[in-house]
Parts: sequence; C-alpha cells; structure tokens
Amino acid sequence: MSATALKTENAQSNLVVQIKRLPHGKGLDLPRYETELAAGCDVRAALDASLTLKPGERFMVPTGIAIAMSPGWEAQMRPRSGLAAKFGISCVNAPGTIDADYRGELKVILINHGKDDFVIERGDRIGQMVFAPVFQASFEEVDELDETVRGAGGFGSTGV
Ligand SMILES: O=c1ccn([C@H]2C[C@H](O)[C@@H](COP(=O)(O)OP(=O)(O)OP(=O)(O)O)O2)c(=O)[nH]1
Ligand SMILES: [Mg+2]
Repeated sequence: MSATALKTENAQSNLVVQIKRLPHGKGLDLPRYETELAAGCDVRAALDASLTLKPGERFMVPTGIAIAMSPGWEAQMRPRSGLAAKFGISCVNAPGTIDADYRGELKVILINHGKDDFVIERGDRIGQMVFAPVFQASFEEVDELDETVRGAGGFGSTGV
C-alpha cells in the first residue's frame, strides 16, 4: 500500500490528540513523527538539570506535556531502540499504558540496564508514544468455561 493510501486510512481512523504544554515543558519540541510512516513519536525529558542514571537505577522522567486523545484509543509509551542497544536504557513497564482519560503529565519510567552511568539532559528524546485502538470487554461471570484442545496447557506445553 502506498504511503498516501496509508495516510488516508489513518485520517479515516479519526484519532485526534490534543497536547498541553506544562510550565516546565516550555521551549521543548513537541512530539512529532520523525519519518513519513513512523509508528512512534518521541517524547522529551523536561528536566531542569541533567540526570544521571547509574546501572540498575530507574527514574520517572517528566515530559512536560499532557494529552487528551479520542475515546477508544490508548498511547503506549515504549523504549527507543537506539538507547536500548547503545546504553541498555529501557522502560521498566514497557509498554507503558496511557489511558485516554488521563490528564496528568506523561512520564517515562526509565531504567538503566547497562554497565555505565547514563546521563539524560533536558530535551533528550527518552521514549516514544505509539497510539493504538482499544476495545473494552464486557465481562460475564460464569461457573464453567467451554472445553478446548489446549485446555489449561500453556507456558511451553507445545514444546520449545
Ligand atoms: O509509562 C507510563 C505509564 C503510565 N502513565 C500514566 C498514564 C496512565 O493513564 C496512568 C496510569 O497508568 P497505569 O494504569 O499503567 O498505572 P496504575 O499503576 O494502574 O495506576 P492507576 O491506578 O492510576 O491506573 O499513568 C505514564 O505517564 N507513563
Ligand atoms: Mg491503571
């Protein structure tokens, strides 16, 4: 499918995201797609001063933004592969879940899995948001579930 066709489909999916810049996010670039068909848009560290993550340490890094998206969507806060591959930096809760009704500041819960100190400066791109559709289930309590071939087998039951 061509890029234009994909873009048209996206437009039809009707996702609108409002972004509010918080006071400590002033002057930072807002999230944007770095390439034409990028899935993720990077978020930046809204730190006052540089922050050092020692090996094994984690920190909830502020982004200086809050968002409101169309109902029926979520944002996933994911690690950036460059930081992961080069420095062992990841998100503790990857992928983080941003609920459509959350109006607080977006934060990225970074962890240093590397062997060296990792320094984060204000404005560094520390994570990426991917928007995805959400389906909410209707839960129905029952006494018995239907039988299947798999049954309760899992966790490697079909072999390695
Ligand atoms: O990486 C993340 C994950 C979550 N959040 C915010 C948005 C999300 O809507 C809210 C709650 O996240 P989650 O449901 O994962 O956390 P919880 O521990 O279940 O908290 P709560 O009881 O507030 O739902 O925290 C972030 O800013 N970054
Ligand atoms: Mg929750």
